[in-house]
Amino acid sequence: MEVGAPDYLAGERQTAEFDVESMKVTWAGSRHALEVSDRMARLVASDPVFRKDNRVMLSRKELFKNTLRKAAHAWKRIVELRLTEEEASRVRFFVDEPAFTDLHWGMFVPAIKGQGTEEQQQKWLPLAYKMQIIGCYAQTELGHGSNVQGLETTATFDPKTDEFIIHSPTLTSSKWWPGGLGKVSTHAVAYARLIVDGQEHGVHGFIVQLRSLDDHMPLPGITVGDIGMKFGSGAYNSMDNGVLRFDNVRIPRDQMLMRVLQVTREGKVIQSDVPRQLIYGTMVFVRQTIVADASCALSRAVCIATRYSAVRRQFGSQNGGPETQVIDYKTQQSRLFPLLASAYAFRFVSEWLKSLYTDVTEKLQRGEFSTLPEAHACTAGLKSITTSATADAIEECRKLCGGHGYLANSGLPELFAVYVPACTYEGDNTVLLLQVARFLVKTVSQLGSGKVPVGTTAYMGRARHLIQCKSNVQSAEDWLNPQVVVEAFEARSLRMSVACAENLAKFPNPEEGFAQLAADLVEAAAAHCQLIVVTKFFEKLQQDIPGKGVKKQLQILSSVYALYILHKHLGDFLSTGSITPKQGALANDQLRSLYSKIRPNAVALVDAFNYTDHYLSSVLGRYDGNVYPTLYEEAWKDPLNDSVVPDGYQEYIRPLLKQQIRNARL
Ligand SMILES: CCCCCCCC/C=C\CCCCCCC/C=C/C(=O)SCCNC(=O)CCNC(=O)[C@H](O)C(C)(C)COP(=O)(O)OP(=O)(O)OC[C@H]1O[C@@H](n2cnc3c(N)ncnc32)[C@H](O)[C@@H]1OP(=O)(O)O
Ligand SMILES: Cc1cc2nc3c(=O)[nH]c(=O)nc-3n(C[C@H](O)[C@H](O)[C@H](O)COP(=O)(O)OP(=O)(O)OC[C@H]3O[C@@H](n4cnc5c(N)ncnc54)[C@H](O)[C@@H]3O)c2cc1C
Repeated sequence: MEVGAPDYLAGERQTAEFDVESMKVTWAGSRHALEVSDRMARLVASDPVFRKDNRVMLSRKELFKNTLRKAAHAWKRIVELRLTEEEASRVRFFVDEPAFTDLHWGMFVPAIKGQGTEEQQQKWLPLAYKMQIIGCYAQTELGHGSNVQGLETTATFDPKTDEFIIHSPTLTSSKWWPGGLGKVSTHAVAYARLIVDGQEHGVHGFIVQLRSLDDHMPLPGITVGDIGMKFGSGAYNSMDNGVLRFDNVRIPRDQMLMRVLQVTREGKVIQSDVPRQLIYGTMVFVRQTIVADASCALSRAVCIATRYSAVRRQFGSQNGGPETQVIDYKTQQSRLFPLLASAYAFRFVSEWLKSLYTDVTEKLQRGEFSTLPEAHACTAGLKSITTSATADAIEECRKLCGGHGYLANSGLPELFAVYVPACTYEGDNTVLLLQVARFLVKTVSQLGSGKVPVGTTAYMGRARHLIQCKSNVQSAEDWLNPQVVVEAFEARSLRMSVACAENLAKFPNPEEGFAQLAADLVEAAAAHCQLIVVTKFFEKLQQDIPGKGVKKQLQILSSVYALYILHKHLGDFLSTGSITPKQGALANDQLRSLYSKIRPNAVALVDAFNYTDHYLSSVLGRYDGNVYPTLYEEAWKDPLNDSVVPDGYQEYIRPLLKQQIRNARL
């Protein structure tokens, strides 16, 4: 905010009962992370190349070119200022525009790191790190996305020339969707069925050069282009999601990523001791980052809706006094505050997931693979529930802002359009929950065998207790006890998984059973993932959290998150007998009282996200709350208002009016 400018939300900030600066540190993860984030936010906001207020007005071509300009400029600044990886990734975050660089750094590089041999990494990574080659992740095809084993592109080994022949045998085998592919990437990690000596060996990744490094023209045998406009006007259209066909394209044998499986010069296929699933490792990495992204997108929407709800007034004027701030309506609070709590919940679960991922990656380096299934289940499940909740929440925030939320300059339509594909990419959310369900059913089926469940399924080891325990909640206050809440969530989750396992056992063919019970399995998986989020929020509170009143606020938010989920899924809790209807009603009583505790802190709680006005790009979410004059000014900047009489008047409006006059005279 400019020095000396009026702060229309000052009153809201004064009622805060905690130290906002300390909360900023907790949200950012550390003082260092906050400092880096703050510095990079300002760097981006002060650079005119990174302006974004005109984004929705640009044509696709202009938007795309502008994105190329921003990406090139960002890279120039990263190199000039010798930014660290952490700083560079914050620059990307604040530039706030999907671009080919996301796939280059986020998937192409990790694919080579995770699936390439040491030699392959040494050859390709330095080129990629300097952006002397630009890569994408070309897995999905026109005919298959979720079913990776169903991909049709082939990679046939030719022992005569020591090459693989990459080929698209059908229309449906055309690569379709990869970001960065359409117009920019020079290389791809392309996934194809490996065929050696007429035998198939599953899907593997191959580094394929697509375009000339001299003139950017597609290489012989490559047909490549953009797949067309996507949802929304600006949004994800800054990305060149592409189509790609291979016509018998030859690549050297050593361009197959060979950490999992090797093909020798003689055409021998050697399986290493690394599990096949590591071929899916890049997706695990990205799913984990997507959970952190969910907390960012959600907190951004909530920040806009909260500030605006404090500015906006409707009804309730007494004796000519001001009307009621809409944030004071209990309905507004019951729609908004759970989303605020969810933003914090997703933030902390993403921190935990990152540490789980780092731990598993270190173990994989040492040849320990036992924790891979859990890492897969956690990343898939949390990616699924956090992105679905966030997409719904952004739309709810738009509605919470009434009519003005529908204006592009509220920032919410664009945020929704750019965010919502997260429910589909990196694995459709339902498909991913079915993966979690497989893991849970497997865990349940092994309970009798003496195998002790660990990690996020450790609670299943107490199945005997959880299957019959009764919640001892007697008052609304009891619901503030984390142990009580966790036990109710554990009982619900375990009972849902056990019920699925019991029903599955009734089918002679387990796969048929899995297909028939899929809807129940998805619900059981979601219940397990919600338990993880609740538990990790409570565990966060066991840590030392400095700053006046900060822990107290987080305690309130953790209870709101848990009781909101309980209220929303009350049917599950009741049908599994995890709680009684009376206890469900007490949880709701507690929730209402918690909303009143959040109310004086609401604006300060969103200030703690430390978002600049540039990043928020929302008139409604401005830090200073100066909404109405800005909305008014912005309206006049619309190109339609460049002229008082619109273009088209002479051709289309005037004749109409004249015709009416003539008709009236008749
Ligand atoms: C300097 C500048 C800095 C700038 C920094 C910028 C940084 C940016 C960083 C990040 C940004 C990233 C941006 C991302 C943008 C998104 C773009 C989108 C990309 C994509 O969408 S890529 C394509 C994604 N596709 C999918 O997700 C497909 C989903 N399908 C699958 O995953 C699988 O096919 C499947 C799991 C659904 C089924 O597979 P399959 O048939 O083989 O498996 P099953 O028979 O069911 O299971 C077999 C067995 O394997 C286990 N399994 C499955 N998956 C995994 C896994 N991933 N890991 C480990 N194990 C796995 C499964 O549980 C089974 O186990 P069991 O046999 O039961 O034990
Ligand atoms: C913006 C965007 C960017 C992308 N970027 C990339 C990229 O960079 N690289 C890349 O390779 N891919 C990319 N993709 C593709 C993406 O990964 C896939 O679209 C995604 O994995 C979903 O697969 P699908 O399209 O085949 O959906 P489908 O599987 O066809 O889903 C259609 C419907 O069928 C349901 N369904 C499918 N299978 C099952 C099942 N077994 N049981 C129950 N229901 C089922 C789904 O729930 C869904 O409702 C991108 C997609 C988008 C939208």
